Amino acid sequence: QPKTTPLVDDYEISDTVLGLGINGKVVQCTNRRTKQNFALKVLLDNEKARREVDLHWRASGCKHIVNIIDVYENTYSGRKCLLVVMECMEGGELFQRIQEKADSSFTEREAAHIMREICEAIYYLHSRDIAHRDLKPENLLYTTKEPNAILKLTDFGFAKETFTNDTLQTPCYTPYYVAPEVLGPQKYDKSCDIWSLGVVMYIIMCGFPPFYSINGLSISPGMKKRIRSGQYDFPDPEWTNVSQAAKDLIKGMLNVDPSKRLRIEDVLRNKWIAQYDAVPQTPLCTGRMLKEGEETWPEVQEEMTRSLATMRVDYDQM
Ligand SMILES: O=C(Nc1cc(-c2cc3c([nH]2)[C@]2(CCCNC2)CNC3=O)ccn1)c1cccc(C(F)(F)F)c1
Repeated sequence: QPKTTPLVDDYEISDTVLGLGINGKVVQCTNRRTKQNFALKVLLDNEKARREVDLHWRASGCKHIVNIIDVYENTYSGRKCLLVVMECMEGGELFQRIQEKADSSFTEREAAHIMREICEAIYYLHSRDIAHRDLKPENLLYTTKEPNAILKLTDFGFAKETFTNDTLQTPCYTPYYVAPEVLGPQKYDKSCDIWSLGVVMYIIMCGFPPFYSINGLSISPGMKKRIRSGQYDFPDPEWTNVSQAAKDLIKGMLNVDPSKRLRIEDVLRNKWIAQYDAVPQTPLCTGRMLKEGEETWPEVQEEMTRSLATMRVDYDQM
């Protein structure tokens, strides 16, 4: 039900570019009547864009997912576009905010609260059979710069529905001769999101990623092998004081076998997440490590983007 009236009648588009998404550019815009700022994502109208907008609309009711305010279908220089008006997240990205705390100590309890917020978003999606499939640091934004800001997930450019046609899945209905692939795509897409949750939690706890290419090449052959074989550890001194509960939760989310990986219900039931306000207030070195690794952060982001792209392809073929 996108609007077909010109967006520019209702909003003034500023030339402030907020970022580039998978399917389109994000700029700031202002409502002409209320003078309120919003974010505008410009998508070329095609099947991919329609899916992104449809799934993002359905997710938009969640407190921890960037809300869609309006969608317009306009034509610019003969090209049909989908224009997505979203609430403007003015607090910037998750890891910029943690890095800005480099001086005052960022504690394990604050890390658990952040993980709880991200898990709420993923639970909202998975319980509606939607997999995000692009959960990574730059898609986690804060509403404001205030202390009580809310963390939200954005960019549904790779999101997809994870149909599990239960009727065929339940043994009593599955005729013994049906091939596994006939049972519809596995729900491994959801386990992409759980792996991402594990990587994001690992970085929140120490300020560097669990997997990285040694020789500075992004996704070196060795790195891919390390990811597939689950080769990572919790090196001292950064991890010395981190609770065993946090380490066990990360292990459960980074399990190399997607069918053995925790599901989002398991993560939300985990004590470290469920009772995050009882987690010890151990100071973490995340802010300082993010600051020290600032200039290599773009490579960390690129490596996560590549790992996700590989995983999406691998899991689609399962
Ligand atoms: O990005 C800002 N507001 C914002 C941004 C988005 C947004 C949507 C998407 C993205 N941002 C990205 C940008 C590139 C990185 N991935 C995410 C690509 N895909 C999207 O779908 C949504 C809502 N409000 C912003 C606004 C004002 C100030 C500030 C800052 F705090 F930085 F000053 C940021």
